[in-house]
Amino acid sequence: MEEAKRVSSQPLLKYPPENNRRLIAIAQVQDSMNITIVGSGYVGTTLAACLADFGHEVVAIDIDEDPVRAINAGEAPIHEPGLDELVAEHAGENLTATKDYAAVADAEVTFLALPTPARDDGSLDIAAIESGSESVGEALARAEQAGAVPDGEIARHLVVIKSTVTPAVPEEVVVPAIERGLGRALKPELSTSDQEGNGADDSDTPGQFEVGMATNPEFLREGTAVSDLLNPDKMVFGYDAEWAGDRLEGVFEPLLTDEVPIVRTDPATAMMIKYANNAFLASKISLINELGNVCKEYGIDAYEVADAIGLDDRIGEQFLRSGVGWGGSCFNKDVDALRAAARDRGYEPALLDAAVAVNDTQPARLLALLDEHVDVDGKRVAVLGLAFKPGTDDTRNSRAVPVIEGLTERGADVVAYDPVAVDDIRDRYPHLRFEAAESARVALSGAHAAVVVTDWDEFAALDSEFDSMAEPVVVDGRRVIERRDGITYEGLTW
Ligand SMILES: NC(=O)C1=CN([C@@H]2O[C@H](COP(=O)(O)OP(=O)(O)OC[C@H]3O[C@@H](n4cnc5c(N)ncnc54)[C@H](O)[C@@H]3O)[C@@H](O)[C@H]2O)C=CC1
Ligand SMILES: O=C(O)[C@H]1O[C@H](OP(=O)(O)OP(=O)(O)OC[C@H]2O[C@@H](n3ccc(=O)[nH]c3=O)[C@H](O)[C@@H]2O)[C@H](O)[C@@H](O)[C@@H]1O
Repeated sequence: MEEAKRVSSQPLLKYPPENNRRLIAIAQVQDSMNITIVGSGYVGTTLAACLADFGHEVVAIDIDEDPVRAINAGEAPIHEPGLDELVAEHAGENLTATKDYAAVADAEVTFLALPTPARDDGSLDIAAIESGSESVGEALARAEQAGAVPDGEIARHLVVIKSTVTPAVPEEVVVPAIERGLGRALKPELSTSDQEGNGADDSDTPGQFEVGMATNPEFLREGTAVSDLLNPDKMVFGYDAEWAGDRLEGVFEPLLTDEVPIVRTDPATAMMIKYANNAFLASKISLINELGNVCKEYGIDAYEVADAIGLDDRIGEQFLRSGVGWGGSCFNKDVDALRAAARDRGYEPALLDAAVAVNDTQPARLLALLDEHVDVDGKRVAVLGLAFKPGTDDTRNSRAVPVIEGLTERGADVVAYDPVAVDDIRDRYPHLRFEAAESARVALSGAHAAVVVTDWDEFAALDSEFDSMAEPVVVDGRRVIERRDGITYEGLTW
């Protein structure tokens, strides 16, 4: 019994151990390709740097000058462990950036890593993916007219959708947009053979591009983007033409070891796999949050319960950390897009609706717990953490947003501390009223309460800092602070 108790009282691993995961390519490609990557955000820059590390010649394209300038200066435009090093190593060599889509014509493969945000009704905003696809088609058409493809030949160009798009988008949006740019169908009339560069039936006919479309969803997480990309659980390739599948395998050759399963499927199914993946993970968190809420009502520690159910292989130990809920750029928008896509076809996604409802409720539950201990009206309250999760400066949909809003509604003077995310939250959510503190110690000093929103490791080390609080009430939304004498501690689900 004693032994069992010790095991189950250990906190769950926050995330899988990263220290044995590689941050550089272990192998180089045999045949280097010219690759363009449209969109230099989290996914595009990580992909660009990793593909350059595989030995490909990579050009990153973005409409925004800032990431282009950063990459060309050898700096990562976003904060991701290991990314600065990779960009610094390859920039100016086999990794360059530009605002000019003309680079597409020199490439064998173009990845679209463009944003796919949610519209107000939750459905997918396809504006960037549509205009990016059209720009790719236009660039290929211009190059064709300038004689980029030798007379009588067909040059194959593969457009790969890396962005997360609902299943109908590849065929119903991307293909027509590329065709609009090209001014014709993806496959030219001339193409009579399956052999690239060999499809000519008339050597006087101007050469043309044959454009293929594939999907290759990305499963990386922010904060561990490089290591996730280089250590995938699976690769999903969605394509129709065999040559497209072969080319995708050529791009990712160093990753395709015996340990990495490859799912080869059609473009729509590949994207459904991506949505199902995110919907499952988000719902798993909501389920453990709901179970945690019930645990709390009975004075039971939800983490002890989670540790135990995680021992069942069918459940698995990951994504069972209950608390203030999920944030980030993708779970919200992807679950919303899937709900909207389901409704679009007449299906009511009751379970996905419930997952979102539980997630929306957790910040209010945290504040209700706080209300039980202190009336914060006119009092200083410390918010520890602004990023949607540790290891990133991204505050998109961070649970800090509803928490700060709720505190402000209660009349509290909010003092927030985050090691990296203050600028991001100020830019994205200018309506939030809070004073930024330079350290957790400063935020806690004189505070009548503290709430924990992000599980930064440094918060676990806080100790004497709590002594300077006016009233040492701590409501922990992430199970990161240890209970200790001298503070009134409330865990959200424990
Ligand atoms: N962020 C993440 O962790 C993950 C994101 N995804 C998906 O990948 C896609 C990209 O996401 P992020 O990299 O997070 O986006 P992001 O917002 O970080 O970056 C997108 C980039 O595209 C650029 N852009 C916008 N319109 C453009 C255009 N017409 N031409 C060229 N560049 C243009 C923007 O300036 C920006 O630099 C989304 O569909 C997302 O759902 C998938 C897996 C993980
Ligand atoms: O499509 C995407 O963009 C990505 O979305 C998530 O990645 P990400 O949002 O970067 O971060 P996660 O580590 O999944 O965390 C998401 C949120 O869930 C919360 N979370 C996570 C795990 C957990 O047990 N409990 C919990 O509340 C985190 O605090 C965070 O707010 C997925 O994990 C990736 O596989 C996917 O590629």
